[in-house]
Amino acid sequence: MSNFQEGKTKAKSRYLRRKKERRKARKSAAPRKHVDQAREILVGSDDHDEADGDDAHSENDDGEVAAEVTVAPGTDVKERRTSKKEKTRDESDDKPPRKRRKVVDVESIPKDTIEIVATVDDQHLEPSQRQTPPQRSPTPQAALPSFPLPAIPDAPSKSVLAVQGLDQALLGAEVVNPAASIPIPSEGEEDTKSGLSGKTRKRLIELGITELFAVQTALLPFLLPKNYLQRSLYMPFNPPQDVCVSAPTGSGKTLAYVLPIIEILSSRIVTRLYALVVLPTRDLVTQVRETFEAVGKGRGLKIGVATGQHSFAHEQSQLVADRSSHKVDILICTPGRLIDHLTGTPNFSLQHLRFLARHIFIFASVIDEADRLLAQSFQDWLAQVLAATRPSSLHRPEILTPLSPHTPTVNANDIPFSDALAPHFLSQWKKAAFVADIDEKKESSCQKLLFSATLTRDPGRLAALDLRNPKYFVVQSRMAEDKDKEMDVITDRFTMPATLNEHMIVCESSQKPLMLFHLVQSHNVQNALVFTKSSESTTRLVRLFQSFETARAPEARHTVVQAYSSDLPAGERKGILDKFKAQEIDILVCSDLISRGIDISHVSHVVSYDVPVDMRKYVHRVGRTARAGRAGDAWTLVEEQEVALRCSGLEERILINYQARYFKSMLKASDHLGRVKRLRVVDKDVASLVGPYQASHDLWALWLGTNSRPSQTALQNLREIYTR
Ligand SMILES: Nc1ncnc2c1ncn2[C@@H]1O[C@H](COP(=O)(O)OP(=O)(O)OP(=O)(O)O)[C@@H](O)[C@H]1O
Repeated sequence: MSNFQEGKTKAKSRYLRRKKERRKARKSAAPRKHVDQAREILVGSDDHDEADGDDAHSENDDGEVAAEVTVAPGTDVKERRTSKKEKTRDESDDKPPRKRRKVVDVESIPKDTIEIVATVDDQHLEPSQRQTPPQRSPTPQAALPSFPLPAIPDAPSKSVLAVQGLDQALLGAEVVNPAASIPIPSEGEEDTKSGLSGKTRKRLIELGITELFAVQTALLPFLLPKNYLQRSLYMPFNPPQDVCVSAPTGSGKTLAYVLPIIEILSSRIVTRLYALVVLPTRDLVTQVRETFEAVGKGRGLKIGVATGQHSFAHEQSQLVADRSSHKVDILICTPGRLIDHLTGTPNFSLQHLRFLARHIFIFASVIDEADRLLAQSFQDWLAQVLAATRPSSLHRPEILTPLSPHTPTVNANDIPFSDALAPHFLSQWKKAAFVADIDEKKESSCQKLLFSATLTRDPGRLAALDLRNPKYFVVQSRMAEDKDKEMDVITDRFTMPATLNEHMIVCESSQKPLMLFHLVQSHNVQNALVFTKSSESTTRLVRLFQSFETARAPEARHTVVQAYSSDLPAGERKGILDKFKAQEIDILVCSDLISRGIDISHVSHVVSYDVPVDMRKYVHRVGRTARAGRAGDAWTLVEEQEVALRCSGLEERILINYQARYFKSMLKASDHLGRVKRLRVVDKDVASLVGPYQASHDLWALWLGTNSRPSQTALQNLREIYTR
C-alpha cells in the first residue's frame, strides 16, 4: 500500500482528501460504525472507489460481483492481497485509480459474526428464491410499499380448458331437458308443436307411440318448420342447416330422423334417391329399415337396403331402374357397400339427396366384420359420399366427371330431361339454357343429420364432416345452480339413461365365471346380454355356462345361453336375434358387435364379463338396457389377479387389482364413478354354487382334453350336453 501511495499526483491527493472527508461525514452520520471499520480493513481506504457503487457490492476483475461481508467490531481479520491479475499502476496516470481488491480469509472469521448479504449466484435467482437480505436500516416498514409475493395462479377449471379451441356451434348447442315430452294429438286434433301431419300422427298412435321423447321434441320442430317452403325437396338458394345430436342411449334418436324424412319425402312425385342412412352393421340396417317401414306404411315411399347380403347384381337391379331414375327413395346401407355402388353401379347418383343420416358412429369404429374389409379400403368413404352430392365443377363439362376411375361415365347428352338433374347439377346438362356468371350459386340441398350417444368434441373430426352451418342439440339434465357444469359433450362426460342402475364386482380372474353364475342365480339375471372381449371368449363362456347348468341341476330347466358373434353367418345371426327377441333365449353372450344401436326392448340386464376398453364402449354396452324409459341393470366384472411374491424364502400371495384401478380411473375421468356401485360377494353367497362350478370345470377340462382322470359325473354330464 505504501509503495503505491509514495508518488501521489495532485489529482490523486485531492481525490483521497475528498474521499476521507466523505467518509468522515458518513461516519459521524451513520450508526454502523463497526461495519465501516471492518470494511476499511477489508477493502482498504486508499484505493477503493466509492463514487460508483458505494456499499452495495464490489466488482472483481472478471466482472463478477463479490460477496459483501459485514464483520462484527473487534474481529481479528487476517489481511491478504490477491496476487492474481494484479497490475502495477502507472504513477503518472491521471485516470481515477482502478478498483483493487482485498480478500479476507473468511474461514478465519467466527461464523456467528458473518452475515452473507448477497451471493454471486443470488443475482441470477428468481426474487422468491433469493435469501432475504437482513434489514440494514431501521426504516419503518410502513414507509415502503410492500411488493406482492409472487404466486402461481390457480389452474383453470376443467370446463374452461375443455372449451378451448371448440367449434362455436358446439358451444352454442341447444341443451334439451331429458324429461321433456310432447303428447301426440290424434289425427283430427290440432297439432301446434310437433309439425307432424295427421297421417303420421295416426300411424304413430297405431304403433302405440303417444308422446314424443325429449330428443324428438327438439328435432321435429327444427326439421319440420311451419313454413312449407323450408320443407322442399330442393333448396338450392337457401340450403338447410346440418344437425348434430348427442342424446343418451335408448332415448329415441332413430324416430327423431325417421319421422322428418318420411314427412318431407311424402311430398315427392318421382322416385329418386332422396335419403341415405349409413349404419355400421347389417343388423342395424335391418332394424332401421323395420322402423322406416313401420312408420312410413301407406305413404308410398320405396325403401331399399344395401349391405352385401345379396349379390351385387341383385342389389344394383333393386336400386337403379334405367339411365335416369332410381327405384328407391330411401336407402339404408353399410358404408362399404355404399362405396361399391357409388363406384360400380351406372347411374347410381347422390345428386338428389335431401337427407344424409348417420346414426351413432360418426366415426364408425365398430363395423360389421364382413364390411370391415371393405371399409379398410374406403377409409375416406364420407368424403366420397359428400363429393357425390355436389357437381364436380362449376363449368359445364361434356361428360359428367366420374367419381373414380372405376365409375362408369355418363354422357350429359344422354340425360333426356332436365328434371332428371338436381338444380345444382343443371349446369352440367349440355342442353341447359345459357349459364351466366351472374347466376346465383346453387347449392346441394343435402342436409346431414348426425346422431350419437357419444358425440365427439374433437374439432379435427368434426371438421372432416364438412358440416354446413351446423346446429347442435345435446340432451342432458343440467343443474342451473352448478355454474361450472358445462355440457357433457364438451367435457367428455356421458349422459346415461336415468333409469339405469350400474354395479361392479371386483373378483379374482378365476372366480369370474362363478360371479356370473351367482348373478344369474341370485339376481335373477334373465333377458341379459353378456359382453366378452372376443368371439373366442364368447364361445368358451357359453360352453362353460352350459356345463355349469348341467352340473347344477341336471334335471331342471336350464338357462338358455347362446353365443352371438361375427364368426356366425349373417343368416344365423339374424335367427339368433329373432329367438332372443322372442325370449326363447335367456342370455346372449356376445362381443361388441352388438353393443351399438341394437334395440331389444326386453333386455333387463347387461353384464360386461370383460371390462370394456374405453368409456364409449362402456356407454354403448350398458345402453342396451334401460331403453325408452324402462328400468335396467348393468354389471361389470372387474378382475384382480393373485401373484406370488417370494422374499427371503417366504412366499406371500397378494392380489393386484390394476384392472379395478383402470376401470375406476376411466369412470372417474368421465365424472361417472359415483354412479357405479360396488357389490361385494362373500364366500357364503356363492357357497352353494362352488360344487357345480368345480364340476363344470372338470367337465370343461374334459372338453378341452386336459382332464386325464374324469369323474363318472363329469362324463355323464358331457354325454348329456352332447345329446342336447
Ligand atoms: N316417442 C316414443 N314413444 C315410445 N317409444 C319410443 C319413442 N321413441 C322411441 N321409442 C322407442 O325407444 C326405443 C329406443 O329408441 P332408439 O333405438 O331410437 O334409441 P337410440 O337413442 O337410437 O339409442 P342408441 O343410441 O342406443 O341407438 C325403441 O324401442 C323405440 O321404439
